[in-house]
Amino acid sequence: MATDVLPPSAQPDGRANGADAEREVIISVRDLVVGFGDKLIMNGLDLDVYRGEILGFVGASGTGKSVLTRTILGLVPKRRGTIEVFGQNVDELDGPGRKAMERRWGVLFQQGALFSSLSVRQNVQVPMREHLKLSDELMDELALLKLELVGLKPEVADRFPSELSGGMIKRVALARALSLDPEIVFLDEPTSGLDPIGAQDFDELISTLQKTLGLTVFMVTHDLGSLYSACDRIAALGDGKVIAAGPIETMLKSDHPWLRSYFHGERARHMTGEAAAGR
Ligand SMILES: Nc1ncnc2c1ncn2[C@@H]1O[C@H](COP(=O)(O)OP(=O)(O)OP(=O)(O)O)[C@@H](O)[C@H]1O
Repeated sequence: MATDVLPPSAQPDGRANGADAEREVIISVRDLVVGFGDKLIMNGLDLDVYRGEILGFVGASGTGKSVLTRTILGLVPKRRGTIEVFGQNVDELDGPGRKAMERRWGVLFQQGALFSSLSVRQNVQVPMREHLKLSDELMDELALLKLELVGLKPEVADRFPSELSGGMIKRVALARALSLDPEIVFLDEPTSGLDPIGAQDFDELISTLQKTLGLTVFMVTHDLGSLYSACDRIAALGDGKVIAAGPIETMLKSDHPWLRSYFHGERARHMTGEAAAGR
């Protein structure tokens, strides 16, 4: 990794430095070690996520992007290290503290992960039922508002996931992630399975929501289009660590072999052609 190509504000291992040190860090991960059996997935990983940014998280398949997301969310145990979210060490939270934190983030898991036996309205209301005590009428109104926010018409509310297109499933899953007006949303490959137009529309929706709601977005993605068009910053995972972090220009200048082939390979050249043509 050629650190000399990084601007002063970019730190190869993902920690705040230079100009970025002035920004509010909303997620701070330090010296994280996560493993399954004798296989280490994270090995001393550091990462900062700033309030209000869209951070794209990339890395070869199987490097641990989903595992990192799930570890931050407290769904995978860590062996070592600290994770602070909103300035609070997640290990030091008691039950109510943990619940309060969960209300401040929303999650869109890979494949959308809607409950197939629940209608769209009921899916969007799942976090409300878990965290809030509201009347059914109010929850119905809120569900329609969330659907409108992600560009879906009210009549979609009574459909079931099997009656939706892939793009609509992603939008419903996003509406559910936004159900409790979170400050951060975690999106795990939100555009996978969408055609390029659908993916572009989704990226635009994320960018609009980030601007209008002041959201912070942590987005695991393989989609070069999303990295170019939606992300403010990118962090790349490799060998259990963040191998580079910074804006797209930093990634493009990196000498790291994986980053070179990812950002300058055949698919990337095709992509840059598409970007020049609108995506
Ligand atoms: N619960 C688990 N038990 C054992 N191994 C696991 C578990 N969860 C994930 N892994 C392993 O951890 C590694 C990282 O998986 P992860 O899903 O985070 O990769 P990823 O970078 O998100 O991949 P992709 O881009 O293909 O989605 C993989 O080798 C996976 O098999």
